[in-house]
Amino acid sequence: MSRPAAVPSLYDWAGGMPVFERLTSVFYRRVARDADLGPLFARMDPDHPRHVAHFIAEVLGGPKEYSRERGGHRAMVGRHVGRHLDERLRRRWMALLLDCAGEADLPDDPEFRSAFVAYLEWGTRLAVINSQEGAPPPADAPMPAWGWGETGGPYTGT
Ligand code: HEM
Repeated sequence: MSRPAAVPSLYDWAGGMPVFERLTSVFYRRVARDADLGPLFARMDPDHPRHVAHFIAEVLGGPKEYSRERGGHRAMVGRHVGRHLDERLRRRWMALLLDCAGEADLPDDPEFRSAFVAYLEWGTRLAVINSQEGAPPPADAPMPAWGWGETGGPYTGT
């Protein structure tokens, strides 16, 4: 498989911050109308969609805005503490976010989507674990950094 000399970050390949902000804006509009997820987010800050966009963008190689403005990974983990998320809610969150990825025009090539889904699968499972009663307090862990993984780089058509 031939690859470009410099492999772009997932963030750059997706199209940068406007794409992630569009994704979470579409997503949380749908969440508000969703019978399962709606009640969980009923009191969310109006800036929540933008904060989540910044978090995901940073993980995928974008600017460190979430770390600068919101306190990084530890702060994000802290926002899930005590929420008692379960597998049913996680699956709904995943399914809805992936529906919205199409609507928000994220790249749909196999390489990008494979890496993107892998991150979401990992991140949502951590969110469930961290939200349980008695979960250890959030550690000062570094921000996750997600790359192309086994696919090694963007779609080249071969
Ligand atoms: C990759 C997966 C996920 C990411 C990247 C993520 C990201 C975030 C971030 C960044 C915040 C804090 C926003 C802020 O700083 O204001 C947050 C809060 C929250 N997340 Fe997640 N999350 C994920 C998965 C989930 C899942 C699966 C659920 C539920 C099914 C969930 C439910 C919530 C709730 C209820 C809050 C608090 C909202 C509020 O302030 O009212 N998250 N999430």
